[in-house]
Amino acid sequence: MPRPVDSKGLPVQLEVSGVSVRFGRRIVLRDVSLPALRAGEIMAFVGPNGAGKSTLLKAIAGVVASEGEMRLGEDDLRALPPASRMCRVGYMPQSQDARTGLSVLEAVLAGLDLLMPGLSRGERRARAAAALVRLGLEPLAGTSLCDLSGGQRQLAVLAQSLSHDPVALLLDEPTAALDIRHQYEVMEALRGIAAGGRIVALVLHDLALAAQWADRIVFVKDGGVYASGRTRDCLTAENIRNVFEVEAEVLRDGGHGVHINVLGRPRPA
Ligand SMILES: Nc1ncnc2c1ncn2[C@@H]1O[C@H](COP(=O)(O)OP(=O)(O)OP(=O)(O)O)[C@@H](O)[C@H]1O
Repeated sequence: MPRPVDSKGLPVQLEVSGVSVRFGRRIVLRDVSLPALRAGEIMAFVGPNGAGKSTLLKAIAGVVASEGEMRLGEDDLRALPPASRMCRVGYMPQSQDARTGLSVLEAVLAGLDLLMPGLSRGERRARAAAALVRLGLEPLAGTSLCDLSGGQRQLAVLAQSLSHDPVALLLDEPTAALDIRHQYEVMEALRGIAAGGRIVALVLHDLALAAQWADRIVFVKDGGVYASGRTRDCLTAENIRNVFEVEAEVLRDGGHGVHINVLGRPRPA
């Protein structure tokens, strides 16, 4: 996979600065700036329910209106026509609509038709097949989306999101419905995609998964960024307490394993 670089030969970065989102009169994201998301890295957004994580991904993907700056490499994302933006920034929403009668393969092909209309029939099929293989979905290629389990459907939508090989892949809780083997396989696939020079940003509720797989972590709280940094430095008991309002211990086993023990609500000072 060619590594996307800008005109100076530097790896492409996704830059988000001063982004705000309001729904009606309510401000849901306020002036959010992120550390640059670099090609090759996985960034995890964590935070309590309702903090604004999904809204942040939607703002970057262009699914909701926002203010602020968003650049991918040399492109101003706002200035891109919607189809180009969707092609460059892949987005997988938190909930998936399965009311279509399409099979898994047809759904992936339909996504490719929309985003890469210039592909030949052979290229489309090859890309779709590669996405299904990557996620172990070949046995379900002919199964209707309506007949899949929640986890299988999540994998099918993920296949759709990555089949067109976007420069940046934004995933909202991609492992939420998956068993531990599939969680591992999805995270391993995402690691491979990042290592191939793509940007991967995802919302995760499972802090241990974030600890194991994310290079960088962003704690989102009350519509803003509370803390961000290298996962090893930033995933601390103090940040967990201040963001989630629980006492926790973060136990590292010396390898990649991290255990988060939640001990209870913080004691009043
Ligand atoms: N379309 C909308 N209209 C009005 N308010 C919205 C809309 N979408 C989200 N919100 C509000 O914005 C806030 C942030 O929602 P968001 O879905 O981004 O949170 P989240 O951090 O992803 O939460 P969760 O972990 O529960 O998925 C919530 O208070 C939610 O009610």
